[in-house]
Amino acid sequence: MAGKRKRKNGAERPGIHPRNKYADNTPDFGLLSSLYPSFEPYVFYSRDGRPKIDWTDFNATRELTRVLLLHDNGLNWWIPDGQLCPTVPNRSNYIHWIEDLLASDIIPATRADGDVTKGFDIGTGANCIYPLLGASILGWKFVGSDITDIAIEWANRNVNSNPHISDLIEIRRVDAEGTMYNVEELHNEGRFDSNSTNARDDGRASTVPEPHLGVKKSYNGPPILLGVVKDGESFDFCMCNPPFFETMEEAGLNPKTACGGTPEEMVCCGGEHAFITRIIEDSAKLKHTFRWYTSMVGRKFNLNILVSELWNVGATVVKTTEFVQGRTSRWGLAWSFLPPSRKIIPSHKIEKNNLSFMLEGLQRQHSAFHVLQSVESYLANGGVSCKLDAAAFNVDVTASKDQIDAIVKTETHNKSEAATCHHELNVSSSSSSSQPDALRFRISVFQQNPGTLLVRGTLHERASSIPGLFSLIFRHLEEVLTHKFHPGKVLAGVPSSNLEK
Ligand SMILES: C[S@@+](CC[C@H](N)C(=O)[O-])C[C@H]1O[C@@H](n2cnc3c(N)ncnc32)[C@H](O)[C@@H]1O
Repeated sequence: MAGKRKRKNGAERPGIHPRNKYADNTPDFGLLSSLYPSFEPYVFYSRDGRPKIDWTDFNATRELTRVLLLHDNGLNWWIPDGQLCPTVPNRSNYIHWIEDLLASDIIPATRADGDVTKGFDIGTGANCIYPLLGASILGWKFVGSDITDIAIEWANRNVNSNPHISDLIEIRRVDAEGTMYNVEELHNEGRFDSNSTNARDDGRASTVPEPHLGVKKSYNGPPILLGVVKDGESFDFCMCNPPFFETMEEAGLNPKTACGGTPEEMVCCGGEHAFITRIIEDSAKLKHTFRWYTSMVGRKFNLNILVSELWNVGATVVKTTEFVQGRTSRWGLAWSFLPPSRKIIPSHKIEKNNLSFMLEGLQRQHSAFHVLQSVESYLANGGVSCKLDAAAFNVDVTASKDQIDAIVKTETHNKSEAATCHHELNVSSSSSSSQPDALRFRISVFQQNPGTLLVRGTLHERASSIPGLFSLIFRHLEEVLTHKFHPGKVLAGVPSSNLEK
């Protein structure tokens, strides 16, 4: 598990956190089965004599988590059938990343010296994994919130089964009904972009059709931080493993593991983007109540959008990291509203001028030229000015901030809407080339070998008022082209309608 692994493009993949207990020693299933008879039935031996478990068996993964928490952390733990079962090494990485953030002097400590570090775990779940790990490994205090009866009941059970740390952890039920109206009122005082959330008469969020953009889904669930954090409270950090998905079908896409997970745990309206956007909105209200706000993000596409949202609401520092978990990657997003102790050059200000990705597994009928045409039609449908040079295999692009925002935010366009947008946005596109603050870049496509293309973006002129915009649109393009040309690889929910002609 330790060490760095290579990606296909040769870059190193981040490995397990060096302070993670499992960085140098992966769990020894043979040893654990000899020590814990309840684990033994789940362990079998492969031909080369290595002990294994069946990762698609929920009972096996739950028993592994139970024995690891007991053996390595002295924790008593259990969850009922079907609840989300955490993997200890993966969850520990997030804890150690927060430890790094707190130890760095980027944002100075706000609470008095000697105060025990205090965190807020949004959606602690029945498994209560982050408070249990944070309290047992690092002695941190926690408030763990949740909305479901089963999560509250089992999180409390898990805390009370560990009297040595139970004083450090408070499980807090989110009052879904009582606070909703006030929270929505706060959000509609005019502080936030009313494109994303409007209050109806009953105070609940509604989805608001945006001009030219179709319908953008916003979070309409119970309060998350605002209305849950009490007056006068302050925290060193918050953390969150959000409901990543919009539907259970999306959530069940990985048949290789059986980690359980009920709809309440896995799904929310608008998926992780909407959920984390609400955390961002709450944080912009609560500001210095937390030294660091953090969340896990499941899709890189969302990470890029969320980073932009954070700069828009005035975060002073934004940091990201990648957690590699077996074959999947997750990302960590952290931000603050406190003044940094030293001058930070935000990563968007040192934006790279060259970005690239590989498009693999292309079918024979799809040539580099088809990909180039798709790039052109995708951007042109968003009203952006494009010039395709078929001989040189590139497209020169000039775009305004509004046009790129519109492309990135578009979620659902049916064909007739797309046609209307095309027309309307093309009207504005004619002015984009004369706009002084425009983004100019070139997309080139190179054949690497049969079925594999390299797509490269080269930034020619950066729009001064639009930090991070080039990488945002380029990553979006990556997702859209992957969706079209290598659909097996796509993550659900990626907008593709602009390509469907
Ligand atoms: C993906 S699970 C994470 C559980 C656990 N923290 C983990 O990492 O395994 C998301 C959790 O968020 C909870 N949740 C959903 N909306 C919430 C809200 N508004 N406030 C607090 N918890 C919420 C769900 O009930 C669920 O337990």
